[in-house]
Amino acid sequence: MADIIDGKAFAAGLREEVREGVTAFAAKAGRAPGLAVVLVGEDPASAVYVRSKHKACVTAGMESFEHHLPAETSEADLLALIGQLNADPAVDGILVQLPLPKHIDETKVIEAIDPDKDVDGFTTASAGRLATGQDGFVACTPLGCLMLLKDRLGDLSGKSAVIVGRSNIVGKPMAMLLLKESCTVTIAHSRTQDLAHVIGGADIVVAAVGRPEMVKGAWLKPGATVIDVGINRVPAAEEGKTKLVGDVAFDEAMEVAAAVTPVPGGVGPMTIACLLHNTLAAAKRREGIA
Ligand SMILES: NC(=O)C1=CN([C@@H]2O[C@H](COP(=O)(O)OP(=O)(O)OC[C@H]3O[C@@H](n4cnc5c(N)ncnc54)[C@H](OP(=O)(O)O)[C@@H]3O)[C@@H](O)[C@H]2O)C=CC1
Ligand SMILES: Nc1nc(=O)c2c([nH]1)NC[C@@H]1CN(c3ccc(C(=O)N[C@@H](CCC(=O)O)C(=O)O)cc3)C=[N+]21
Repeated sequence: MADIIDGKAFAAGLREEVREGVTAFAAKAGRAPGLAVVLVGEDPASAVYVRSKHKACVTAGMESFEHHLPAETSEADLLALIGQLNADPAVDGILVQLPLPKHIDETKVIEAIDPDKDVDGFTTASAGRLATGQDGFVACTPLGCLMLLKDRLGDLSGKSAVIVGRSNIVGKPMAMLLLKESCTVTIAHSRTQDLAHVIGGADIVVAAVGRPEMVKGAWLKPGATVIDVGINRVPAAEEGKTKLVGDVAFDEAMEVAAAVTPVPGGVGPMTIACLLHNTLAAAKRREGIA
């Protein structure tokens, strides 16, 4: 039986560390770090995430500036708000909750964020810095996955890692991070042939697909470490209820792997803790505090 990697507990520790860092920052800077979260529209899942980000911010002693705009907000108005937040000295980090309504160009909006306030790590500048080994913000979800992997495995050098999924917000930055740690990295996606075989060679599997339980236990190399990024809401056994499952068939994986992250309670809580971590780092950088 594999170990369950307790992302929730690790995230709680990281949040406590950030809280202490916030106290030290406030003593020097005379103000708290500030995170602005922009939500456009009424997507219920997004509203839940934004609420938990707000709560986490306040608990960590940070300022949280919430901007909830109606679904029909124009791209120009959203860009104007980003401009204001870029110029606001009380705002250290800016997060625009994705997805945005269809009439708004997501790329254009993300690119408008000052890279020094890009705590999500989504701008081209941040992605480029990560890819070229320069200092910058790393996207919260892959950063959280890396922390869990290093905590579990220590040195990752020479390990073979397969990432399933190549999105700009999870798969690609995850690949860059693992490459930086000297893993031998393979990125699989919807055109990958014989995914089972590809996964079978991996010491580390990161699943970021968005398909419930698609990675089967039988595909895994015995003793592998499995990080499940997927958040999929599916019907539960009880009539009318739903539950969250990952992209990995958890019970099967537990029979083969050495360690597996659960959903919920794995990567999800790490994403929010890393957002706080990045926001504190942004505030320190802006104030010139080491
Ligand atoms: N825990 C957290 O904090 C977070 C969780 N998530 C979750 O992670 C998952 C992935 O998110 P995201 O990266 O944004 O998703 P995207 O939809 O942007 O990307 C999914 C990727 O999976 C690939 N894919 C789709 N079907 C298959 C298949 N059958 N075999 C192999 N690869 C496949 C796609 O390939 P192709 O490129 O060829 O289309 C694509 O690269 C989702 O469940 C999302 O909810 C996301 C962000 C944060
Ligand atoms: N600009 C932007 N940045 C993001 O980081 C971002 C985004 N947009 N859009 C949506 C995705 C998704 N995401 C999650 C964060 C936390 C959990 C999380 O905490 N999940 C809990 C469960 C929560 C529940 O029960 O619903 C867990 O896995 O234990 C999940 C998913 C951040 N995202």
